[in-house]
Amino acid sequence: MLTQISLSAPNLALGTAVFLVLSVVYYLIQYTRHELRIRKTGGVRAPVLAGNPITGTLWLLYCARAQMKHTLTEYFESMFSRAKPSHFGDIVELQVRPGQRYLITRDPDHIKTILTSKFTSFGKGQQFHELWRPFLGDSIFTTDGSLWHDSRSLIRPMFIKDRVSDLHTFERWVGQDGLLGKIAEGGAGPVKEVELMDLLYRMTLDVTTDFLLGAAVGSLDNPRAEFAEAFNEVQSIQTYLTMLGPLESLIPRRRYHRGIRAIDRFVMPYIDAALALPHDELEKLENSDRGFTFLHSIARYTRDPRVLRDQIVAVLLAGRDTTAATLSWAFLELSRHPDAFQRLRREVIDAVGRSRAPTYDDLKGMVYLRHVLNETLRLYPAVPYNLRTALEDATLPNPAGGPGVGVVEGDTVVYSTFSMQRCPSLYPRIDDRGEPLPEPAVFAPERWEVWTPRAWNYVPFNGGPRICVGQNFALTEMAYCVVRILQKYDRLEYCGDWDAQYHEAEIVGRPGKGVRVRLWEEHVQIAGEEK
Ligand code: HEM
Repeated sequence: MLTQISLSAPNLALGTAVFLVLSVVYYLIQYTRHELRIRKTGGVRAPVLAGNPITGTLWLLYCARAQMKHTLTEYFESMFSRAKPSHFGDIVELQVRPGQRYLITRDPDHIKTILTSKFTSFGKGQQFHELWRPFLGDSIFTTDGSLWHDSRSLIRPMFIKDRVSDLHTFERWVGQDGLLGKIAEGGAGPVKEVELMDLLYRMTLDVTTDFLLGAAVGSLDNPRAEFAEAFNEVQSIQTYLTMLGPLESLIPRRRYHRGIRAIDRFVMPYIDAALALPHDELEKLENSDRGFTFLHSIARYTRDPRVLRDQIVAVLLAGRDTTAATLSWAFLELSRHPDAFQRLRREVIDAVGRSRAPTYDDLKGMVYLRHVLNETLRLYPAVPYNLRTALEDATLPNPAGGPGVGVVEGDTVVYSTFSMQRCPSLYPRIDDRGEPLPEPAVFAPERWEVWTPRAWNYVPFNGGPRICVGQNFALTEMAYCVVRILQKYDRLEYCGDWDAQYHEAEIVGRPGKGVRVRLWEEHVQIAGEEK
């Protein structure tokens, strides 16, 4: 009898109608409460591109599609152009439902606000922490407040100048037995053809694992190493999980968890070995010239294998792809700009000749090299899109004056340094001498001789308390690699199809079509100097 009543058509229709009405009422109440809360911040809404679950979800799906079709850059730009004219700077809003709102910005004042002046109001947030926990646990990368602060204190000592200026690890993996050796295998004669991006990713994996654990994966020799493959796969899946936000549960997790197990299989034996060392042995290692690793450094302060594992994998994630991708873009652009390549090479040869390993001071003294790396990071900041969660109600400033954009606890602020650093409105037309400056979209290291970006218009390493802890390590590693390659090769040519090339944005943005190049070994023999 009961079954008959519940399944009869009129009852079903009535039940559905009641459910829909209640849902709409519930939604309207939530919406109004959220709206009131925004007003209470003293701020207003940014231009709204989507304001309900249907359009909001559609925008998120478009975003996932753009990611798959490698058109995320265009998608991102289109959001700002649709919202114009706006008084709030470059910011738009997508609201899926109250309590699930995305503010998307490329405005320097907003980025500065979330990273510095209102640092404690914005953080990675609980949702990000949970989403990333299987991969990076409670590490520096995923936490806020005291957990983050403790991680930062644990990690920072390994990045002081004295440690970074020891270039032996770089030479081991960049020199003749490493990257240079692999490039040399790219042909029998003086012209070598190689997929440089692939080699750079393998080299930075070896450098970073060596620095962290004292033992490299050996990825230059064995590109198919289980760890390397697992690490790449887990990162890729994690990007989709992050981008899809509320729809992340749609993504299957089997390969993700399998990859994490493979990562642990590689890392844990080193951690167990470090933990087996008595404390005084660790102290002795610290004072010796060699053999003291990042793992030893943090094992002096914690004996918890899980904490060690999480910090190691987080620094590996932060340090490996970022440098490889930046170097890939640098070589791609240098192949497109032979004049810049030749000028850089002259600087390298004048400073260190054709064979001597550069010192830390040599690298820091090469001004044009610094400009090339700055220019690469301006056009291709390694972390092109980033996000913060509002940990409490706040406002983002309005560049035109007047009320700012109200942000409510739980809102996500997505910011793009990639988009900001290319934004024409942030560039003067003329340089400090009154001469025209190159267009912002053009790779021109020379601009750095006559132009200094305004504060917060150029932040590839972020800024504020969470500024990249490995910045100096990264700049030294990249400079070392560029110098070593240019000492040996005097011409560089891209072999790929320029028109097919694109910016592939996962967590880190890299050239989507790789960087297949030809490199010409120099012929000349300079008296008194080895080639
Ligand atoms: C071109 C190279 C690099 C770039 C452009 C870069 C950029 C960044 C950015 C933008 C962040 C902020 C992420 C966030 O808070 O959401 C960051 C954080 C971080 N980076 Fe780098 N990075 C680079 C290389 C490195 C290297 C080589 C290491 C270490 C070996 C490293 C270690 C870290 C760590 C540990 C953090 C987390 C800092 C914190 O949350 O307090 N990075 N990096």
